Amino acid sequence: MELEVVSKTVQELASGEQVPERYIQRDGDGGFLIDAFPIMDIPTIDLGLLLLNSSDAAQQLEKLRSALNTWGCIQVINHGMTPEFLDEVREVTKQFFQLPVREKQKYSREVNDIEGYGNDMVLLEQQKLDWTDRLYLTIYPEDQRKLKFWPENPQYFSGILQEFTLKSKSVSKLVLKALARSLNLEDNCFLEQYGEKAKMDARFNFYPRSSRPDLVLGVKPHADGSAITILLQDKNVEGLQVLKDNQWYRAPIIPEALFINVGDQVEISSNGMFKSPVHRVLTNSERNRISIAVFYLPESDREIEPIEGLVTKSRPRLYKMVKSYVDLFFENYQQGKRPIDSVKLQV
Ligand SMILES: O=C(O)CCC(=O)C(=O)O
Ligand SMILES: [Fe+2]
Repeated sequence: MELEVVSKTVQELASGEQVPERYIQRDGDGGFLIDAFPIMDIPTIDLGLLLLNSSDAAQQLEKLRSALNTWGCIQVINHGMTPEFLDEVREVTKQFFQLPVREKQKYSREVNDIEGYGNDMVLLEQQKLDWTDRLYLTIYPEDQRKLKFWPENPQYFSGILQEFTLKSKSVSKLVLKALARSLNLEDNCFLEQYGEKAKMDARFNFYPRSSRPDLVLGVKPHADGSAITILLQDKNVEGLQVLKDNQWYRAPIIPEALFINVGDQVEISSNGMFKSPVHRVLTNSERNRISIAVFYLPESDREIEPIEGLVTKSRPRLYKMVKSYVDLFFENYQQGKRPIDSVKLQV
């Protein structure tokens, strides 16, 4: 498989007026202009309350359960990262993408590999390309890090990413416990299925402004292959949209919050009680946008399947057992297919 080489970064293309054909993704619904879409109505959950034994906690858990059952996403506050720290994470991300292309290319990913700096992976000849450049890094467990891809410039990048990793891990574990509790299951049932050495990957996304935001997409519609995803959004520039009942909704910006969405593997483990939402990113004609996504991924040899207590007579099992879901994910993803459809059982 030697389909790659996309010759220019999107950042370089963005300085020209012409949008290359391969980036045009119009889908016939009148283009991708942000203002045409309603804002979504999802709760902001206080993570500090979630696992207490109080009536406030019960109320937050019910909000969480209900939002993840319908939208598949929430925003969370009181997550252990200060607004100043979140700004630092955003700032080192911006500084990295502001480096000259040559400097960033020191961290370039290799052909058909995901880790490192680069643009959309090309898996299919006719594939449309996303209007984004990325830096993709495995951040946990530490012995799986490939430090040659970790930027040395800006100087504080690695230190801040280390702190962000540890804090994101705590948030992920807490949320996965809360998911279980909200379904009256034993707190650790998701975590035990995913394993003690569950992996975390970070994707730093840079969406240059585009001369034709009506024609290009920052990220084409997809659902995440993770168990859950924590997303730190740009503080000033909107772009993320979530699909619900065939309608696209805009994700609002709450600067101090983290946006969390269910990935396909929690949808499978929860036997569909939690939905992995389809989402996409629009671009903007005036401003660049950044975001940082952290994917919480089960250990690759784990058997992921609906948790016992969630399969009942009235709620039959909806998904097959999967292993190494991420591999299956990429086979389907660039063809515009939903990977999770390939593991659904007929009921
Ligand atoms: O940039 C965003 O808001 C979302 C990015 C995303 O969906 C992803 O990296 O999987
Ligand atoms: Fe995503």
